[in-house]
Amino acid sequence: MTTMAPAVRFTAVHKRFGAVEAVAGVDLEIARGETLALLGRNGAGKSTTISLLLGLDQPDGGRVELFGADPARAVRAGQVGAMLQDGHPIPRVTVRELVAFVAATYPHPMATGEALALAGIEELAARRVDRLSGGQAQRLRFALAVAGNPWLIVLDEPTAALDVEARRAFWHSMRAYAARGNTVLFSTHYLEEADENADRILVLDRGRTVADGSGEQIKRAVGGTLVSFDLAGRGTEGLRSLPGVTGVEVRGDRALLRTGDSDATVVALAAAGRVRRLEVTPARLEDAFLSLTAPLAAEDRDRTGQCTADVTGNATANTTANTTANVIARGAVR
Ligand SMILES: Nc1ncnc2c1ncn2[C@@H]1O[C@H](COP(=O)(O)OP(=O)(O)OP(=O)(O)O)[C@@H](O)[C@H]1O
Repeated sequence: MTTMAPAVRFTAVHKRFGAVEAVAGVDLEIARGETLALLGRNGAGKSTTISLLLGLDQPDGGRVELFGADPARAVRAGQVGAMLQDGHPIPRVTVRELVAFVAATYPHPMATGEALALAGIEELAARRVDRLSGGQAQRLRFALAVAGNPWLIVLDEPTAALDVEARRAFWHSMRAYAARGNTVLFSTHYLEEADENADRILVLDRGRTVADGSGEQIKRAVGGTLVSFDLAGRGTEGLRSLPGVTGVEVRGDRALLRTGDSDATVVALAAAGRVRRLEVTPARLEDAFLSLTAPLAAEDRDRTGQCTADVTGNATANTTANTTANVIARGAVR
């Protein structure tokens, strides 16, 4: 039944461009009222996922539904608003005129003043759209995305090229819109923004979901804590097999252990007499993200021989399936 359907449902969705599998079997459900961040490196498949979601592109396999129906139907019904990377507002009209014009194309639009207020650009209403700064133009795009009073807005890298102040203002507007019970999907490269502004983060890597959960869950799943101590001239032998440890790195004379069970790791280190200047710190989301999407380190590639070449000619390793299995096994995937 349409009224009970989730805002977004992807079922085994595939999209290929020649040799590139841009979206490689994505399953995804976004509940109504949820704010989801789509996080990934360049080329991870974020924009393709958004195009499929909006019905701008058709999947080669699988099914995409918005509010239980075909995306084109949801878009026609004004249930979806979008802010895409390459939107250029037409020049010579004022901000108010453009928002009013776009709103009038929807069946149940917002009042123009309300859209301007939500985007925080009421004082710019009489300004010509080609006289706006980058940050102001981005907020106008936001006003246009919400002008039709949609249930879902989709924002493709909305804060790219904005300074800190403009970003803060933008997220304030987005949260005000979400607080009305609406659904938001945004893509970003900015990990801290995903953590701060989304209820849930989906990490994409080479078209696949490698993690799906809250910022906290993702940090926990990839070894939520860093334990560091002075090596004091001793080597790293045996550290990798200590309880909880998922990664070992050496910086100068310090060892950094990524661990999913810091208590057990610290007890084992104490038993081995390796506690000089020992520190325990939570992993940052950035660390979690990198460990989910980073290519294998050179030593691992040499050992496994799994190195392949991607379309840009960079050396990458096919670790995605293993990483996904690890995250699922540790309970971060919903
Ligand atoms: N129209 C197209 N024709 C050919 N290849 C494409 C096309 N669109 C996307 N791709 C390829 O599909 C892959 C995923 O691209 P996509 O734009 O979805 O990634 P993204 O995560 O949005 O990247 P970015 O952060 O750089 O915007 C990339 O390898 C890209 O080169």
